[in-house]
This record gives sequence, structure tokens and C-alpha cells, in this order.
Amino acid sequence: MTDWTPTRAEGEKLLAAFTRRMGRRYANGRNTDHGPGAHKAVSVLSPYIRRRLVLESDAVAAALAEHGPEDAEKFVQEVIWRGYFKGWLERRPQVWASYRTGLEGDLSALDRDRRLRRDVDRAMNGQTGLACFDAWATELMDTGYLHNHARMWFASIWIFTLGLPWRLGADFFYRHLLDGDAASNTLGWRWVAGLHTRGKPYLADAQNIATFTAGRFTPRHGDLADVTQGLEATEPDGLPTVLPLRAFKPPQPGRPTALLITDEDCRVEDFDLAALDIRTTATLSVSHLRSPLPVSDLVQRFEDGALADAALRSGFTLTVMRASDPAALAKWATGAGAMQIATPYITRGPLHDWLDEAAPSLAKAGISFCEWRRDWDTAIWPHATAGFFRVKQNIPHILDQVLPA
Ligand SMILES: Cc1cc2nc3c(=O)[nH]c(=O)nc-3n(C[C@H](O)[C@H](O)[C@H](O)COP(=O)(O)OP(=O)(O)OC[C@H]3O[C@@H](n4cnc5c(N)ncnc54)[C@H](O)[C@@H]3O)c2cc1C
Repeated sequence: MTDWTPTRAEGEKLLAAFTRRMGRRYANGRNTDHGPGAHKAVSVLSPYIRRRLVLESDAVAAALAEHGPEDAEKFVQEVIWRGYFKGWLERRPQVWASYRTGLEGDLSALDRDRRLRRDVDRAMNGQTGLACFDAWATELMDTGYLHNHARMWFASIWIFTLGLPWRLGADFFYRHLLDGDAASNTLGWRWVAGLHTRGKPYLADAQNIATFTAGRFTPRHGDLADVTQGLEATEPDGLPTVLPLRAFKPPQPGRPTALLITDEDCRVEDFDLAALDIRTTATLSVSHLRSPLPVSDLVQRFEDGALADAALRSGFTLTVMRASDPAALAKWATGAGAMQIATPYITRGPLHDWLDEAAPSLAKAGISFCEWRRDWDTAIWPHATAGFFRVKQNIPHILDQVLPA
């Protein structure tokens, strides 16, 4: 597959190599999971797109230029799913907060319930006896990647066949996926569980698995649960209200600035850095915040590499920080005489939570926290209030806003 070199150059190389496959070939072949080392029908760009080592707009522009709007339609839509999920969680941050609280509850239940712990351990270690599921668990841990269809089957089997708490499965993914993303992962699991499109759970079907693994796995029908109902009864109040997008402050030109680079967006060079009076620059590693449990070494290494690459491209000498004591952020900025921290927009997720904890010490030190939001997000998020359909209908309009004519 790929050696996962976490750089912008490697991401762009992968993008260039996959561009000729973004048309009909992608639309027809993308659902087949050929297994580790053979994911040729999909781009495997997600660890790069997730950190904006590759931009969604560049991937979409490449697909359209090579194949035209009709043949590139499916690829474009898939890339836009990511923006949809991110926008959806920005508009319903309550869902992220309840995931985190619920996960804490599920983890304490694991401490109390030996049988549950045994079953969850078996599932995570690929020891359930269900060949396809065990192979996906192993692939995830060994490579940090799983094909989209495998993610759907795996989550469905975890929830409905094995009867395990969905948040523990989402946490397992989040700790191991190189592309682990608070929005796509949490909402992907909720979608399978029937909590996102309420009442429509995703059913892992034996014949579908055999067909779309090209016969690598042939589970029997009786191995998998018949799913008649999702988990919607566990959230009787339904989805929370859609909130307005949160307000944010853009960096002020000329003010003494501390530039912060995180794996939220590893291309700070795209922003107008020359307008800022940059006094200090730091990378902040945050992957360990993904879960109360240890996050995989592959994820940590990818993040370290991506941050080092971003730092090198920024051209600044910098401090390497790890998100631990939230008060350290204000100390770093004031220590350099900065009055504002500038960073690409931080979406809902563990880093955002950590920054909430850092906010009182920043306010006390008189430091404003400033963000740049990319046009891509600004164009998609206003439509991310309900199902994907609303975004899909607006794709031509979104593309007009973000792609040069
Ligand atoms: C339970 C579950 C959990 C998931 N967790 C994550 C996650 O943590 N991070 C993540 O980036 N994706 C997640 N996905 C979405 C999807 O599986 C991956 O984005 C995709 O498999 C990445 O592989 P690729 O780059 O080869 O995709 P390609 O098919 O080549 O697609 C191109 C790009 O489009 C985006 N994309 C494609 N499909 C989706 C989708 N369904 N949702 C959101 N974006 C999409 C990705 O950025 C991807 O790199 C999850 C899906 C499910 C069902």
C-alpha cells in the first residue's frame, strides 16, 4: 500500500498518481475492499486530507480537470462527505460532548464487567472467530487504515452481531486510524448505528461482504445478526438542535503573534503569514487526546512527522509542544511577547476541548485566540444542517465558490 510518509510532498505524489483513477474507475470499483497492500480502487489519501497535507479543493480540482463533472461526480461527493460531517458536528457540538461523556461511562462499565471486557478484548484483538471481522481488526492495528466498506461492516458487526457498546468501537477506531477524525469517525459510527439517519441502521450482509471483498471472505448468513432496528431508542430525545456556526476571531495584522501549528491543518503557509508580526512558532501534538486509552504508535508517529514537515515548510524556528497542561499555552505566548495566537480553525474534537480548558489562562494573560477558516469549510458548513442530500444538492454552488473558474 503506502509507506505512509507523513509529508505534503508524499501526499501530493499520491494525489498525482491516483488522479487518473478518480473517474468511472473509482465510481465502479470503490466499494470493493481488496485488503491490505491492495487498496488500489480508492485513494488512501485520508491521512493526508485529514491533516490538510493535501487539500480537499486540490483533490476535487484534480478529479474535475482529468475526468469532467460527470465522471468525477462520485469522487467529488466522497471528498465532500468529509466537509459535511465536519460541518454537521460544528452545528451540533452537543453530539461530540455526549460521545465523550458516554465513552467515559462505557469505559467504567468495562472496569466493572469482566465478561464485557473479555468480549471487547476479543473483538479488538481479532479473536472473535469471524474471519472477516478478525482480519479487519488486525489490518486496522497493523496499518492504521481500513477501507470504507470494511469500516461499515466492522462497525455493524461490532454493534449488532457482537452486541458491544458502539462508543467503545468508535474509540478503538479513533485510537488506531491514521485518518482518525472526531467528526467522520463519531458520525460514521452513529450512521451505522442508525443514530445519524435515525432509524436506518447499516446492515452487514454476508453476500455483500463476499461480493465486495472479491471472495476473500465468505461469512455464512447465520454468522451475522439480522438488523431490524438501530439504536435510536437509546436517544429518545432525538438529535439536538442545530446551532449557529461558532464565531471566531481572525488574526490581526501587525499584532505580536504566536503561530500555532497542529495536525488540524498542516499547511500554514497557505495563510497570509507575511502580514503578521510573528514572535514565536510552535507545533502542538495532540493525538494522545483522542482517547483516555493509549493511542497507537502509528498515529503518534504520523502526527509527529506531519508536524515536523509543516514546521520545515513554515520556515520558522520553533518550539515543539505537547498538549498537556492547558496553562502552558498562555505561558508560551506571553514568554515571546505575543498578544495573539494565530492558527487554522480548530474544529470540534479533543483539541477544541483542550483549548476550552486553556481559555481562562489565555484571557487572564490578555492573549486573543485567532483562527483562519478555509473557504472550503465556509462554503460547505452552512448546508450541513441535516442529511448529506442538502449538501449534495448544493455541490455545483459550493464548487463555484471554492474552485478558480
Ligand atoms: C465507521 C466509520 C468510521 C470512519 N472514520 C473516519 C475517520 O476517522 N476519518 C476519516 O477521514 N474518515 C472516516 N470514515 C470515512 C471513510 O471510511 C474514509 O474517509 C475513507 O475510507 C478513507 O479512505 P480513502 O482515502 O482511500 O478514501 P477515498 O474513497 O479515496 O475518498 C477520498 C477522500 O474522501 C473522503 N471520504 C471518503 N469517504 C468518506 C466518508 N464516508 N466520510 C468522510 N469522508 C470521506 C476522505 O477524505 C478520503 O480520503 C469512516 C467511515 C466509517 C463508516
